[in-house]
Parts: sequence; C-alpha cells; structure tokens
Amino acid sequence: MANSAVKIHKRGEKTDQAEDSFVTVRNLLKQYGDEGVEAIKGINFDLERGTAVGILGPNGAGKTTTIKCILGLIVPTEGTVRIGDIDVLEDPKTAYQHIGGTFEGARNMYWRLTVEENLDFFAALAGNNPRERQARHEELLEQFDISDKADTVVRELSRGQKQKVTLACALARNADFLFLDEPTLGLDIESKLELQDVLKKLVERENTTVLVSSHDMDVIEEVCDRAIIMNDGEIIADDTVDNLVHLFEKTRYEITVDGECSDIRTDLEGKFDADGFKPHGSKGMQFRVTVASNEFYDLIDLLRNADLSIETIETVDTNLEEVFLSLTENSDDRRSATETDQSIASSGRRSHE
Ligand SMILES: Nc1ncnc2c1ncn2[C@@H]1O[C@H](COP(=O)(O)OP(=O)(O)OP(=O)(O)O)[C@@H](O)[C@H]1O
Repeated sequence: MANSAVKIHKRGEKTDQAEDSFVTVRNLLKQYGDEGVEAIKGINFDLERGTAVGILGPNGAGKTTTIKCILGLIVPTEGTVRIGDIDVLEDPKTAYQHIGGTFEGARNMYWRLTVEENLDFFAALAGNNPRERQARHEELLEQFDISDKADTVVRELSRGQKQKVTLACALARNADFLFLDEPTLGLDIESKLELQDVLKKLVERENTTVLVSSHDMDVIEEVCDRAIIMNDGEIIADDTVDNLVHLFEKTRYEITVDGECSDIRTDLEGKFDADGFKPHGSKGMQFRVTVASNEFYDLIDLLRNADLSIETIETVDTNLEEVFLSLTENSDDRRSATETDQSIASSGRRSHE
C-alpha cells in the first residue's frame, strides 16, 4: 500500500494555482458576524476538470458555507475562489454560466413546464437556440434514461426523475461545474443506483467537474474519485477514496486459537476491541478483534507471547463510512499530531502537506 498517504491539510497561506485546477479555493475564511463563529478557517483545495469529488463532514463542519462561497452565494471574509479563469467574487455572473446543480430543498426547474420545455428554457438562458439543440437534448434524455418523459410536466415526475432532469438542464445550459447537495436523499434503491450511474457517465463522457455533498457514503464511494473531509471549519483529510479506505482499513477478524487466552483477554479488549469470546474445540478459544492494517503484527506478537497459535482467521471489509467516523471523531488528536509534524499512523505511511 505504498500509495496510501492521506493528504492532511494544514492551515496556512497558499497562493499558487495548481496547473490542472478548474475550481481553485484559496485561503477561504468565513466569519458570520463581527464576533461570530469562524465557519471555515482558511481552507485550500483544487478540483480538476472531469473529476467527481465528495465533500463530507458532520453537522456544522462548514460544508454548506464552503459551497455557498464557491457558488458566489455568500461573500467570504477572506480568500478567493476561481472557476476556470474567472474570479467568482469579482465576476459572479460569468462564473454562474459554468455552474449547475441542486441545493437540497430548492426547486431547480419549472415544475409546470414539460421536461423538454425546461431543457429549451435553460438552453436559451445560456444563449443557445433551442431548435438547434434538439439533437443534444435528445442525447441528454437518452443518457439519463428519461426519453419517455420528454413531454411530461416536471411536477408529475418522481423525485429521482426530477434529479435527472435537473442534471440534464444544467448540461443543456452548458454548465461544466455541477454541485449536488444530497443528491440521493429520498430516493429508493433503484433510483439511487440509476442516479449514481448517470453521475459517473457525466464525469466520464461530458468531462464535467462534480462536487457532491452528502451524508450518504455509498454515493461518495461509488461516484467520487476523491473525498474532502471537513470538521470544525477545517479540512482534516483530502485524498482519493481508495487511499482513505485503505489507510484506515480496520479489519474485523474472527480468530480461533489453540489454547486459553484469559491472561491476555484484557489486552485484547483494550487494544483490539475484542469480544465474542467462546470456547472452541477441546481447549481452544474463538473471539473477534478489530485491527488496523498497521497493528496486525502487534496482535500476532500478543498471541505469540501468550504461547497461542492462530488456527483460523476470517475477515470483514472496511468502508468509507468507518473512515469518516474514525477521522471526524479523532480529528482534534489528528490535527495536533499533524501540527507537530509527527506521523499519525505508527507505520509512518502518512505524509503531510
Ligand atoms: N447564517 C449564519 N449565521 C451564523 N452562523 C452560521 C450561519 N450559517 C452557518 N453558521 C455556522 O457556521 C458553522 C458551519 O455551518 P455550515 O452550515 O457551513 O455547516 P455544514 O457542514 O453545512 O452543516 P450541515 O451538515 O448541518 O448542513 C456552524 O457552526 C453554523 O452554526
């Protein structure tokens, strides 16, 4: 796992724009009111064109504030946001031409118009002649598997279909940066899988840049290449979803050993969250433990020092949800370790930026 270094972001000035950056966020700070809370504390990140990035964090972490600043909906106290060559604060109108998407609870289309009429409207809004765009609109509807709904008024569509039409409308007006707030909220499993599929195609085929904010880890894990995890106004991790999952891989093992383990039971419970102890065979024991990938040899040593040999071992996988909880629950400890430039993982596999 040589590539499993989580890029932890430290607070500090950053001014350069990465070469391949499409959305560039620099030293973004937002304080609500003169004495109010610092909702975001000088954060930095880049979104490359044609990538899908998830933004995660517990309630109050600063996600909405960050996104509203990026979309030019609120003015940050400090910092800059660029979309392509456009400074969002200086020229929000031009920036808006690039942006499409959904805010949870907001109506993003005209519910009394048909799907086709909505596409025409949004195409016209971007200065396109809807008649010339007919083929493009058909292609979009086909891509999103809603061709049969072209003449249906939006208010009669299901929630999942409305989500798809919103995305199609954004593309009809040539938006190349989509922000999606809780895109799978309220969708049944089938619609959720379909929407995830549509989002993946969007990134691959249309080279669209997508930022997804969601508490649904499945959509982030399935659709996004990368995840930014926020807590208390700061970015506490920013890396590929694969790296995040691998680095924090904590595996649950069910182990049987060839003898009694009462002498080391307290150690197993304390260090490895062990439970489910029960006799196995004539003199062995079975139990379950949770072991991070860098702790595995500590477990083996503990068993060996107690003269125990492993007879069988079975595993269960980690997912992004566990990574998220592990990071946000321990972010204060992790931050202080980062600031003193110590390796958080004792294996030393993590690097700092
Ligand atoms: N208009 C406002 N006035 C004052 N404080 C605000 C305002 N909006 C947000 N805050 C505060 O800023 C902090 C970050 O809020 P924000 O809404 O950005 O978090 P979030 O990560 O989007 O949370 P959630 O997941 O609950 O939507 C919170 O402490 C919140 O109370």
